[in-house]
Amino acid sequence: MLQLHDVNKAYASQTVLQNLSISFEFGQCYLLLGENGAGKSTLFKCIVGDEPINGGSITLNGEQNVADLAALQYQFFDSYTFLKVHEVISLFTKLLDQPANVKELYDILDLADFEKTLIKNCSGGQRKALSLYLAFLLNKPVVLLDEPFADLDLKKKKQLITYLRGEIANDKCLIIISHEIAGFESLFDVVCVMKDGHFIEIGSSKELQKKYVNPVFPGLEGVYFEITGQVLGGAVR
Ligand SMILES: Nc1ncnc2c1ncn2[C@@H]1O[C@H](COP(=O)(O)OP(=O)(O)OP(=O)(O)O)[C@@H](O)[C@H]1O
Repeated sequence: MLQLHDVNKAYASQTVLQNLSISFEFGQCYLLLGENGAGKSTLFKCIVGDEPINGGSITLNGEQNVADLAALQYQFFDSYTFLKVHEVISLFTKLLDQPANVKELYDILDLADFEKTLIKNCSGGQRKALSLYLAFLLNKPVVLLDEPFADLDLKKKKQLITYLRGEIANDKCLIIISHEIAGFESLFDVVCVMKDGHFIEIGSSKELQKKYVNPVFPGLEGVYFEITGQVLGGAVR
């Protein structure tokens, strides 16, 4: 279990995460929702150790070495700009002790079609595909995906959902930030809603859809708007 207890994070004088506590289980997929600037990406960076926390604790099965056991797919991939896609993949594969067998994902994401392209010349969707591939190549039990569906074409989105379901069935813990949720609802076991650096609601998709009974929009989008109170008289505030 990945456990966050009273986590605090500030950038200079700006507090971004406030006394944030939550447990993430293996074999489950979590959807992290919240408005722009709520602190979602910062939370991911703290989990993988890219950003130090200012208080609280982050542990995996009671141990502190979470950064070694979690992989993060960044929202925007802009590293290794003067390498080609296949060179970045070779580099990662050589550096890893036990890279995962991710041939299926390679095919789903059509990486062969642009493997000779320099990263700097890759489209947004191609960069997203590469960053997703690398996140799973790392072979970690916890995988954090920051807007995995944005920029991908419809075929890749559909096939990626099937792939992610397989990873959850293999007992991975997936935590996904996505502003795109319509059509993906069945993937998410638990929904966590953040506001101003802390959780204002956490519950299973089913529980929340029973609890919030006056959605203005269908599915989890309606639940989200009801939780955040951003809908007034049927219109988004
Ligand atoms: N490296 C940084 N230095 C200073 N402030 C930062 C840094 N990274 C993020 N912030 C600030 O922290 C706050 C939370 O940012 P974060 O990227 O975590 O939000 P988010 O919920 O992921 O937003 P979005 O949905 O827009 O991606 C924002 O106000 C942002 O400006």
